[in-house]
Amino acid sequence: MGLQVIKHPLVQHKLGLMRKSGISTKSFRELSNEIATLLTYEATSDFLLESTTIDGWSGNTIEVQQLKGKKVTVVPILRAGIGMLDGVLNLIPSAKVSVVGLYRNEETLEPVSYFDKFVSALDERIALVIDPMLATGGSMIATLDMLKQRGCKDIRVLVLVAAPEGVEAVLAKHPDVRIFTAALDSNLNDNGYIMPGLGDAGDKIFGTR
Ligand SMILES: O=P(O)(O)OC[C@H]1O[C@H](OP(=O)(O)OP(=O)(O)O)[C@H](O)[C@@H]1O
Ligand SMILES: O=c1cc[nH]c(=O)[nH]1
Ligand SMILES: [Mg+2]
Repeated sequence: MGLQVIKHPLVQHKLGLMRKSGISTKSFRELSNEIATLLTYEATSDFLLESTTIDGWSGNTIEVQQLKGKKVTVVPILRAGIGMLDGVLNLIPSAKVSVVGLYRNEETLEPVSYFDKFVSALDERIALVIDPMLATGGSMIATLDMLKQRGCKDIRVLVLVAAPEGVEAVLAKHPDVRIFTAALDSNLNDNGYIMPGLGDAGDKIFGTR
């Protein structure tokens, strides 16, 4: 279904702040969650509504809208995806959370799986996969494979920064998935890092290294 770069001024401003050298762990975490909230707003804009009647404040019965049908699972890719989780749950507080543990082998750039725990009835849920960085796309493709093997049919990907190489790889393997990103950056460097990118997002969120 393709790529959507969210050009909203607040998103672009906050992402610009994240790119600054020497940013504190506190600021990086806060901005990561704030952008995640704004990406969630965009990625849920086609959620269906239905009418229902309630007793209004004046004693009259009134018609209001409520979300219809499918439930949501948020899927953070460990570790760095955790840095977006609160931001998504701010808008969808009742969402169930499925966790995928992957790290990228820094030599081969291949994803290595070390944990997963999925909620039930994935075939009935919309999945919002969150990870700040979409670089080669290997980690995201592995996650999408796992979700589809478990029956998930409506999957949306939320990332802060994507590389063209990663977007192309994900959409080649999973053309039905929608990717929402705050930025489509220039390229990957020789070490597989996104340029200009954010550096190592997991390290910045967890304060490691
Ligand atoms: O598109 P790819 O080439 O697969 O790279 C992107 C992955 O790399 C980073 O995770 P990392 O392996 O650094 O793990 P971490 O979150 O534990 O730091 C990032 O958070 C993505 O999951
Ligand atoms: O640029 C990149 C690529 C992979 N992982 C990161 O954290 N940053
Ligand atoms: Mg990392």
